[in-house]
Amino acid sequence: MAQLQQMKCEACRAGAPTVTDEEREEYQKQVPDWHIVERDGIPRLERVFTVKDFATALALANKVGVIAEEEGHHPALLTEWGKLTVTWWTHKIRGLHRNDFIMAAKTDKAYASLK
Ligand SMILES: C[C@H](O)[C@H](O)[C@H]1CNC2=NC(N)=NC(=O)C2=N1
Repeated sequence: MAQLQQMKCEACRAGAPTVTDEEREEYQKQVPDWHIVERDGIPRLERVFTVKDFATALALANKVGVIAEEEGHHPALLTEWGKLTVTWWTHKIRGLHRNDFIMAAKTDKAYASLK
């Protein structure tokens, strides 16, 4: 299995297939700190990052924002004192696509690069 962190998101189109259970299981091995939550009937990949204060949470949010713009794939971000909650899903297909797992892996890399 190729490393999700190195992959690029593909342009997502309406009607693209959501990940199968087998694919999800395979991808989740590479992003074990993320869990799947369902809200408004849409499954989402989510992780709460603990950081030392609000400024650091904001710095991480901005790092994730840069990657999102580079990849053309965007998260929901909740920035709080000492915490950043990142949630990935694909709006166009109201579900999970490989892109979401790629971005989760890239988010982990951004967190690891925080000073
Ligand atoms: C036009 C623009 O590229 C699309 O709307 C992109 C923007 N970012 C996106 N981000 C996510 N998470 N899902 C999408 O379907 C999506 N679509």
